[in-house]
Amino acid sequence: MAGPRPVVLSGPSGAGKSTLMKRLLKDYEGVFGFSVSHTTRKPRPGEEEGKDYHYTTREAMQEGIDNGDFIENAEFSGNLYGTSKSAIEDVRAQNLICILDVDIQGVRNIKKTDLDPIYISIQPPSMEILETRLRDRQTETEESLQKRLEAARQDMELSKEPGVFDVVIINDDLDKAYEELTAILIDEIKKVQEVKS
Ligand SMILES: Nc1ncnc2c1ncn2[C@@H]1O[C@H](COP(=O)(O)OP(=O)(O)OP(=O)(O)O)[C@@H](O)[C@H]1O
Ligand SMILES: Nc1nc2c(ncn2[C@@H]2O[C@H](COP(=O)(O)O)[C@@H](O)[C@H]2O)c(=O)[nH]1
Repeated sequence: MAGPRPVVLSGPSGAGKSTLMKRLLKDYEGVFGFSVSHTTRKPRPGEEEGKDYHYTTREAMQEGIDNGDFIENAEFSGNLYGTSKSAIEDVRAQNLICILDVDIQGVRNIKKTDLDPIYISIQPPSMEILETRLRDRQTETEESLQKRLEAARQDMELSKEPGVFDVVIINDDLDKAYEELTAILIDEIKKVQEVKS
């Protein structure tokens, strides 16, 4: 595929992927575009259809998966999530760096495609801090929180496997983590800025 290299952000739920990504999208407007995933989970307060996710039903999503509309999909914490081919095409048609926010299953499945992204794992400093962040976010029931913490334990182990990620960023201090992220992406950012100038 031609154009700038996409970026996959992964890591446990609550590690800070969306926080870092939103800052990137704001600071580098016209450089990055978010690949809007589909999900069967309900929208959280403040989330918008078509901006944060495409909210759908399990039946409709399964039909799309069966039709080959998705490059990857995964079951996470009792819901289906997936990246549609058109979500990526929409961003790439605008010559933007496509950012995907996916779980570890998504990483493994994207590796089987020809997308060739930069793989970045965002990790929390510890399980204790992750739990505090997830609880403070107030988006989960106790049941979904426990499921996310269990998935996080597995994610934190898998992210240590050599070769899975190009870079692992520990999101302790937010500003430092953001600096690390922009430093990794600066060459791709410059390429897009040069084309647009
Ligand atoms: N470095 C940080 N220090 C303290 N709090 C943080 C830091 N980074 C993110 N947070 C907070 O932690 C919470 C989880 O962050 P965020 O929602 O970005 O995680 P996420 O990885 O995108 O989670 P999910 O995968 O569930 O969408 C948010 O309330 C956010 O404000
Ligand atoms: N494999 C995929 N994982 C995805 C996708 N979109 C989001 N996610 C991951 O799901 C969890 C939970 O997200 P939340 O918004 O409910 O907190 C998180 O790890 C995301 O990275 C996707 O399209 N495919």
